[in-house]
Amino acid sequence: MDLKSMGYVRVSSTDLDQWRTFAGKVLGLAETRGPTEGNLYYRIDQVSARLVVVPGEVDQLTCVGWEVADHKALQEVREHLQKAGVDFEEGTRDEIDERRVQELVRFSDPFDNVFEVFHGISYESRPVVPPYGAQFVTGDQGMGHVVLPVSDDVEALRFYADVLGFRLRDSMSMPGEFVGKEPGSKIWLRFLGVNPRHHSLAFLPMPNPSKCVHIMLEVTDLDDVGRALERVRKHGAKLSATLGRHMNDEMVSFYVRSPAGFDVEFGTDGLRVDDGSWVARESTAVSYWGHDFSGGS
Ligand SMILES: Cc1ccc(O)c(O)c1CC[C@@H]1C(=O)CC[C@]2(C)C(=O)CC[C@@H]12
Ligand SMILES: [Fe+2]
Repeated sequence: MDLKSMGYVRVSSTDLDQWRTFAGKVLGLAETRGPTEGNLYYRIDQVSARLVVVPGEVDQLTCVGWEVADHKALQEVREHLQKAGVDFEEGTRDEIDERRVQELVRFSDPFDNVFEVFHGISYESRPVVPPYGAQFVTGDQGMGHVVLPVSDDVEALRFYADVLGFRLRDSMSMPGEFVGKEPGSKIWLRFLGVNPRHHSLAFLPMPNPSKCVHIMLEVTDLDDVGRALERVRKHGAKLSATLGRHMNDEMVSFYVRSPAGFDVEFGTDGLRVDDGSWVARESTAVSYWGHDFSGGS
């Protein structure tokens, strides 16, 4: 199964106005028009929409879309899922039109996180014009990364690596007490990739009602991270972690709480890795410096 990159994120929201302020004014994404009246669509590059917010009864991540090269690659995904005993469904005509892709299949991981695999997403001819002029790092590295909540780190690694073909790039342990397990036990965070981005998918063995720990968006310039940080303050958004540099992917980023309840990590200077030479490792710290998640306490 040959996933190329993280393609899009869809979110359900009880308060679209909050999302409009957050995505447009705080994150500085470019609002655009899309097929469905009432949804919010955001661009960060040539792709027609990377983030879509849909009015709903709940505030949570709905699904993440993963791109494959073409029809043949998607056919291989279907065959692979079938052999692995993973139930999947075909995207309906309406779903395909709404996402502006050629074809898609949908399935859930063992923890009810929803994956869509698609090919043929539409590109806009008009250049993207983000409101504060940031340039986002996408291309072969995809939209960014997502960290999903799971309840079993062993089963999660098996599913993402052995079934979906994500490659393990880094592991980090945390004390089990963190998630209410017995003292002395360990839980594992795993960071996995499918392209030169150090990780496109990571997981945290802790349930989360928003069905997402965070999504990460990367910009080309540190100044754009600094400017976004000022907009976080200006709009009174909650800073979940201060500016810092991660040990594993060397990204300089901060974390801000989205209206869905999960965080958005906003960073720059992430590591590009090469599968020919990269060796998986265990990182012994979250960050070289910064990233205070404690809320200043
Ligand atoms: C450790 C790490 C490396 C690279 C990343 O892009 C990244 O997001 C992280 C942090 C992962 C993780 C998190 O997102 C939720 C809160 C966590 C569990 C912490 O309290 C420390 C590590 C954090
Ligand atoms: Fe992250």
